[in-house]
Amino acid sequence: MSMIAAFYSNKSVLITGATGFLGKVLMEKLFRTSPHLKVIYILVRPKSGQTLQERVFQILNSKLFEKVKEVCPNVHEKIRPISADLNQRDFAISKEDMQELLSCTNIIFHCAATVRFDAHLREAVQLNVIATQQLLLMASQMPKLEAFIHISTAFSNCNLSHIDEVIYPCPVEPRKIIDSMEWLDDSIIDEITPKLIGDRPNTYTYTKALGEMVVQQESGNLNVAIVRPSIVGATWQEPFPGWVDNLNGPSGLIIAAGKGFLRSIKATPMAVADLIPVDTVVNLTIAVGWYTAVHRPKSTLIYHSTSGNLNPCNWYKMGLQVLATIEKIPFESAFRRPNADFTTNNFTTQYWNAVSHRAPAIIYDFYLRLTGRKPRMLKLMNRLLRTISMLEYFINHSWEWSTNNTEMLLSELSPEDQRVFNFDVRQLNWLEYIENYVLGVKKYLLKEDLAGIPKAKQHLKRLRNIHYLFNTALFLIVWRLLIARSQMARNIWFFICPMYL
Ligand SMILES: CCCCCCCCCCCCCCCCCC(=O)SCCNC(=O)CCNC(=O)[C@H](O)C(C)(C)COP(=O)(O)OP(=O)(O)OC[C@H]1O[C@@H](n2cnc3c(N)ncnc32)[C@H](O)[C@@H]1OP(=O)(O)O
Ligand SMILES: NC(=O)C1=CN([C@@H]2O[C@H](COP(=O)(O)OP(=O)(O)OC[C@H]3O[C@@H](n4cnc5c(N)ncnc54)[C@H](OP(=O)(O)O)[C@@H]3O)[C@@H](O)[C@H]2O)C=CC1
Repeated sequence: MSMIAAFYSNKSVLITGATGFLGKVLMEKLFRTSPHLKVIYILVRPKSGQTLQERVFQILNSKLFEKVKEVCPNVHEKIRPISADLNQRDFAISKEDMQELLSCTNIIFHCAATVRFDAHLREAVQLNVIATQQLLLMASQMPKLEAFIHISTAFSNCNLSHIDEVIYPCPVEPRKIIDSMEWLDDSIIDEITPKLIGDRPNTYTYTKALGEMVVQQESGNLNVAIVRPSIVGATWQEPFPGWVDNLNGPSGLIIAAGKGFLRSIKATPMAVADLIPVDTVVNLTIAVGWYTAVHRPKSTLIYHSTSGNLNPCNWYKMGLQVLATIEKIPFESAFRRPNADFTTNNFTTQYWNAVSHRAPAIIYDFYLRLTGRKPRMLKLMNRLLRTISMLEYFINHSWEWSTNNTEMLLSELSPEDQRVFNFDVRQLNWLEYIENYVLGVKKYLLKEDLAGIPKAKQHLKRLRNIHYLFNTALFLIVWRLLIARSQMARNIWFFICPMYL
């Protein structure tokens, strides 16, 4: 019997960010391994015209939850959605709901965050810092609370190259930043943002670092732990391989490469690609919840959920495997044949952006205009290039994360728990994982049927023929222009193919 699964039986768990990528997998795993869990409270806001109930219904009826329904048929009775907006005072939770949360919650998993790299500092501080502070305050009023697990990111200190499982202070205290957000207007915040974030690349990593400081400073007597995942990717094993449902991290770029939009990217091929499967992060998080509640460590422990120091993979190997898989299992209706290269300096990056990205987009838009349709490809390409420019920092640096606490926790687990809540990334076979990831992107993100693969292959053949035709025509035009100007070129031309002239 798994000790961890038994621990969660009869417990009331509160999850923020349960509708997000990580939150959904966390909920799924908790229900599947601890079907006798009492209740999971989730703080949800209505979104995109959907009510809370509709959002929860959609999650429970997704493929991700198919296995759960077999093990825990009354799962819908055990999820208790609470209407909440983490940007509002007291999260805009009703008095009755708040009372229930305060009196019943045993474990909190705080996953909600804005993960956008371009979020305005005010917005990022509100969600990643102030909401964390408010949740800690709520937690301090929960008499039955056993553990508070905060999900941060391994990149919260990405301005350092070696990162230990400790909290590194930011120069300006979070309280001062929070106070200043109240009276500074947006234009002044815009001006001071670069100074505040310093050598971090964006407001996301900066505010996640501030969030950790808040956890350290304001957790009082609570039993707190922090989990820091690196780049979270599709599931490795559970509930099935390759599940992913958003474009963040590598997923969007896999689509862009597979559809032939992304043909080159500025990346350091030998830099470590520190991906971590979402189910690995979730298994560690659940184990951390158990360990923090049962063993009550004296200080706040931080756990790195990273792969680089135990089982490293680099961007070159990852890129090759992505392309090899796409060749076997192509995506439908590709714009160009998938073939992405890594560039290593700004000049070649700009050159290939012009030649391989913008020029084909302009030509395609011209074709759309000629056929009476609205041009759209250049706009799309420019957005893709903007996105890539924001991700570049993470594919051109390498970090070393120490994983002593994570390894310590693994050694504390019984063999059964090590199997059920496996977070030993040394067992991960990268080639197999990436293949399943690409297949998952095709199935669950693009919603493409595998029966369409022969048609997709035919489409790629057609694109290859167009590519050859286009290149031949271009070559002939250039030569034709050249021989009009150079005697030597003319002589060669007449010698090789006189019949064309
Ligand atoms: C050879 C091949 C090699 C392939 C493999 C290489 C893999 C490299 C992967 C590097 C990943 C590095 C990630 C580092 C993560 C740090 C970890 C964390 O803690 S943080 C957690 C991780 N956090 C993140 O990853 C957040 C990153 N994302 C953002 O911050 C924002 O989406 C944005 C600022 C980039 C764009 O904002 P904005 O324009 O206002 O609006 P929207 O947001 O609404 O999206 C607009 C358009 O962009 C599209 N799209 C979106 N994402 C991607 C993508 N990754 N990619 C491509 N496309 C993407 C989207 O489809 C849409 O298209 P369309 O509708 O126009 O056609
Ligand atoms: N994905 C990654 O690569 C990594 C993620 N992390 C961390 O993991 C955690 C989860 O990330 P991930 O699941 O990928 O992110 P998602 O963007 O998929 O999910 C974010 C969650 O936060 C919720 N949320 C955002 N704003 C509010 C609000 N105002 N009120 C209530 N809920 C809100 C979202 O709800 P809604 O559905 O309503 O928008 C959603 O459930 C974050 O803390 C992130 O920093 C760390 C490292 C890497």
